[in-house]
Amino acid sequence: MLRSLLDVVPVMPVVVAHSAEEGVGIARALVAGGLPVIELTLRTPEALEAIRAISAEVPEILVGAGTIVAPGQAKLAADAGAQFLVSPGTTGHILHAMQDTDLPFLPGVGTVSEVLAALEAGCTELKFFPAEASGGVDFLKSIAAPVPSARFCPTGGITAASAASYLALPNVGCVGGSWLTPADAVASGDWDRISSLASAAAALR
Ligand SMILES: O=C[C@H](O)COP(=O)(O)O
Ligand SMILES: CC(=O)C(=O)O
Repeated sequence: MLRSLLDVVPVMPVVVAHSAEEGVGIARALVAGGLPVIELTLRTPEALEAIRAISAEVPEILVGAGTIVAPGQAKLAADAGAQFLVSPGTTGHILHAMQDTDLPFLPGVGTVSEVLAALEAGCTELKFFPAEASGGVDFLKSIAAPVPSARFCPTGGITAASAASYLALPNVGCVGGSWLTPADAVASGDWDRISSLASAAAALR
């Protein structure tokens, strides 16, 4: 079991894959760049297949499932080989379904009340989404003193340029982002470009 999902890498790559092959190519490029973690979003019909292929063919990466937006997806992702789960928001049913898998997970929150509800449920490591649209660095600074037990992976609108300002906050473990896997680089199989974006991100902390 992982000690903490927030302390593995400074930047959690949030990835959309349109095939198992694409997922495997991206995973290998991220590992080559020094980021051995991938949050494969369940945004495409091929996502579970991609998770299955990555867990079989790229064992050196920690593969998780993102975009858990319905309770049933938690078990499907676990069965496909996901090693952690991430949701953009949290309902009681989604939280229980993620807990039932026994996998580590980051429930999504966007407000102070949602943070408090997650803490009440025993979760101290949270995805803050959509980070920029929900107050960004200022929100996280404001919540640090009144709610010190919550730690975050802010995601949503974060860029290579803004990541460092989030990573400097005491209640941020890592940030999430899709900027490491630009759609045109993925479509053309430009794995070197993805590796060099990953390598710059890995050096952020
Ligand atoms: O968690 C997933 C987000 O949609 C990624 O956000 P981003 O594309 O703004 O980095
Ligand atoms: C937030 C999320 O899970 C997604 O962008 O797919």
